[in-house]
Amino acid sequence: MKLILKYLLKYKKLLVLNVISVFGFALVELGLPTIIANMIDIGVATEDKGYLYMMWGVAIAISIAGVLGTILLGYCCAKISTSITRDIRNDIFTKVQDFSPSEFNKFGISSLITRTNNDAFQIQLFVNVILRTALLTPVMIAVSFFMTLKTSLDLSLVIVATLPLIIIGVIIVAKVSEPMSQKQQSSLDHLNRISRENLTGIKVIRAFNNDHYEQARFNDTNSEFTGHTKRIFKLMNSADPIFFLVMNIAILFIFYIAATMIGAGTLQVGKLVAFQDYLFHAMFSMLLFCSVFVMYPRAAVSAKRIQEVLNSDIIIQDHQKVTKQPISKEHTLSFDNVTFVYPDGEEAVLKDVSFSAKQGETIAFIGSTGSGKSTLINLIPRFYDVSCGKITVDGINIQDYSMKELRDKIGFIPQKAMLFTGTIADNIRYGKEDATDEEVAHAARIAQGYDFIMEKPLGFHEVITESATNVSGGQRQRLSIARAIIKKPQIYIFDDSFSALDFKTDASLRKALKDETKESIVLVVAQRISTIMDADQIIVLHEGQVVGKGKHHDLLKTCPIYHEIAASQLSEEELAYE
Ligand SMILES: Nc1ncnc2c1ncn2[C@@H]1O[C@H](COP(=O)(O)OP(=O)(O)OP(=O)(O)O)[C@@H](O)[C@H]1O
Repeated sequence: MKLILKYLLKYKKLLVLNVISVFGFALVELGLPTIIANMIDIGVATEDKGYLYMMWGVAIAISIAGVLGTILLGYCCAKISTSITRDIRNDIFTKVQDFSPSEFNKFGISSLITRTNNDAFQIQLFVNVILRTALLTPVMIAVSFFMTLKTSLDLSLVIVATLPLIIIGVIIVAKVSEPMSQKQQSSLDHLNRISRENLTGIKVIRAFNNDHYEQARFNDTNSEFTGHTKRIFKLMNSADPIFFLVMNIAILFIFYIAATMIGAGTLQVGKLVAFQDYLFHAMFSMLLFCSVFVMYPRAAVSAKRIQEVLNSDIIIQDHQKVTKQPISKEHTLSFDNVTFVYPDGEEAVLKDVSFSAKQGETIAFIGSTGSGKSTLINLIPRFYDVSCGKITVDGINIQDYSMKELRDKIGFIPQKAMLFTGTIADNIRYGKEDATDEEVAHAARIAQGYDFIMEKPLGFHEVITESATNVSGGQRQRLSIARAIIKKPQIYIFDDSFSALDFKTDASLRKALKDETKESIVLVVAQRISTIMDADQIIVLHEGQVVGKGKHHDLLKTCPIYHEIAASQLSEEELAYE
């Protein structure tokens, strides 16, 4: 509720308007029965036509005011509830932007999507209902009960007797529905996860002929979700008729007592008509009020799930936002005794890693799979923070830069090339928003992408489809390399980014990059010896430790692991020649 209140208070003016329209609406709805009662008991009884016409005019004016109030109420409810949902979505999105991979792992991508869309929508429905009814119904209930008491104390006692039954019913429904809603939302997360895996992994599923297995998995989860939803609907749908039953029994009692009272001459017909109207408003408002309480547990579960995201601690933070003057004039990068344990891991994945690089140098990392190469380079843009030791850029600890400053210095080309929907030019410009067409073309040329781009019917204006299915793996890699080149970063990080390129393109790309990256530090993770043999320094990793450091020729002689890798890729002659 705190979350909803926090967002509601952002729209104070609309809330005031909402309250005014609620009170206006209540006044109109409850004023009419009194006017009609007076018309019957005074106007009709005394046959006073003038009085009747006057009251008729008042009744019409009040009804028009009621319509205007209802329209205004609808406008305020719609505007506030949709604005709140927009704000919640924006805030979740902004928060998630700062998440490190650990936080993404904690929630899961599918759950984050469900929380942003479905949970926010549940809040929208609830806010719409509370604005419409939670304010209106207590007013209607209070005033109509007051009016019924005023009209007939005896008849009102029947209503008072039914109240505890309704309140107990609402509490039971709320208690039972909360865990149900929790399960429903978790199973929706699960359903989204499976849909996502199915849609993104469709080729693998088909290649392994696992369509039936996936279909069964989806059906099971879908049935589980439907089951939870059905149970909630059943509960909600059976609550209303039971409430109606209780109320109808109360009304029968009221009419029974009223008939006796009219017979005894202690109640006028006009008063009974007004009482009946007030009773209808009181009972109907009571029902609406109950529906707010019945909806509340669902909204509370959604609000809690949203709050979890918004309150989640961000592990990687800007420690210092003040720009420090770099200590060295020449660009440098150094790892000093860096040890790293993943937040959810137990053992160190990197152990006491030290090396340094300076402007113009190319540093390559090689080692068996799982030796920690990607982990090492992921520490530089601070996707994770080191557990021990420090990393410095230009002599300054990377944790002392603002995140923006640090990441502005880096051109990161990930292992799995990621392109966004938009044109090829848009994707390259992702590295430099205001890049000219010449700069885009230059970056594409260096990345060896120009020719294949020009072969596309629309060239640089060719639209990349979702998941970049209209470009090959190697083309995707070249576009993501161009995106980094256009940025002219101080540090290039190639995480196995040449793996999908053929040997010729790989060689041409490295040659073109040499000139382009003269002023930068280039870090290359690679599996191929041919990609890294010209590097100024090759760092050999094994189980998170640096087991060799030097140039290709030296490592062949001094580092058995490097020799083993080289021997598996180069011919006897090549090795002997080296
Ligand atoms: N998010 C994570 N949480 C926990 N452990 C992880 C995580 N990511 C990687 N690891 C573990 O860290 C170790 C190093 O992984 P890393 O991806 O850095 O290796 P790599 O040398 O780049 O491997 P490859 O050449 O196969 O890409 C592996 O044992 C891996 O299982």
